[in-house]
Amino acid sequence: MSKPVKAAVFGTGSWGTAFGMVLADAGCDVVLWGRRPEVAEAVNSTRINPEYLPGVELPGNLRATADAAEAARDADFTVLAVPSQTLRGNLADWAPLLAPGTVLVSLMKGVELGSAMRMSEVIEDVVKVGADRVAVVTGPNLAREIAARMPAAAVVACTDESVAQRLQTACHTPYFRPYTNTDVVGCELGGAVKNVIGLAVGIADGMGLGDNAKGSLITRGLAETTRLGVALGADPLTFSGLAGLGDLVATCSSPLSRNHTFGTNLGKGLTLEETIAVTKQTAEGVKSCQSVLDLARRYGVDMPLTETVVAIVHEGKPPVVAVEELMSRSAKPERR
Ligand SMILES: NC(=O)c1ccc[n+]([C@@H]2O[C@H](COP(=O)([O-])OP(=O)(O)OC[C@H]3O[C@@H](n4cnc5c(N)ncnc54)[C@H](O)[C@@H]3O)[C@@H](O)[C@H]2O)c1
Ligand SMILES: O=P(O)(O)OC[C@H](O)CO
Repeated sequence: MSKPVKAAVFGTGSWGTAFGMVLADAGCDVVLWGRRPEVAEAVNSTRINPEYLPGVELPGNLRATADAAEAARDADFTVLAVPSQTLRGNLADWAPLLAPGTVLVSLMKGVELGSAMRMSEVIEDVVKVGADRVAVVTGPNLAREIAARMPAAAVVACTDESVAQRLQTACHTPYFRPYTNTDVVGCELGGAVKNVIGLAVGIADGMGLGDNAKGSLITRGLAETTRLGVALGADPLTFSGLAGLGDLVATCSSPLSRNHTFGTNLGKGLTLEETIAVTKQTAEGVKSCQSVLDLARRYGVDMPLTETVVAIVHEGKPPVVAVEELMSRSAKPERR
């Protein structure tokens, strides 16, 4: 009998823990790494991650540790699930510990501030590996629904399709259906920009602007995501797939989305400080809206919704003024 696939998951937050559960349910031996020993201890002794997934019983072939070397040892897949803005620093510590030949898998949906690099680019830069050793998991995957084993599809992307296929097999369960894709650029941008549009839709929902506004924001948000993607060499069809439209619809419809909820609180009139204070988990769009806009400016791409989110979140523009300005932009054809 062949040995079970071994996966190390770095990050015991909501998605790291839930995706660890998916891998374990698919038959992998899973070790979760968390920076706080008490979280690892709680997972091992109670089979529950009380802070991030209370009430979810984790499978017996998943254990946790606060020792990064122990987690990384012999891992076929090294899965990264920390906030996008801390990845570079975290990975610098972990790089010397990684198993030779391991495939690095990004679960993150952000763009690095300053460098405007996608997460797979940060991984290649820090670990000094080629694109064929880096994969991305993305799509409409709200962690709490996956943890409840509710059905969802996802995308596993790698420039090397055979690597994507190995990962697909390693995480395919009766409730989690991964599709492969070789358009890593498009898949990552879909995930990062949907968080920004999720903020915009949340703001509109908080202001009570209705479902026409929501449909309009989702569609125009997808249009600007696609424009950016095409400028960066992505396949435009990726954005009508799970990593684009699929994730955008889930995020913009769900109260489980941290980005959508963050925006809703701002739209209801909470200040940025008050909204940050009530947000317990990572809402990537809050920082990535700035790096996505930087990327758009570098490539000369017009992203009015992203620009508006940056103005509301980081420059204190009142949402009412932002709506007036968006609606009075010069008239243009839908496609150009
Ligand atoms: N939660 C979801 O539904 C979901 C689904 C798909 C993708 N994602 C993406 O996955 C990534 C992780 O999100 P999450 O939901 O697990 O976030 P989370 O806030 O639930 O957990 C983040 C984890 O990172 C740890 N962490 C925070 N700062 C750290 C640091 N400086 N060094 C090391 N660890 C640190 C936290 O302790 C926690 O364990 C994000 O990019 C997010 O966009 C989340
Ligand atoms: O909670 P959010 O807003 O980070 O969204 C979670 C996932 O990305 C949805 O696919």
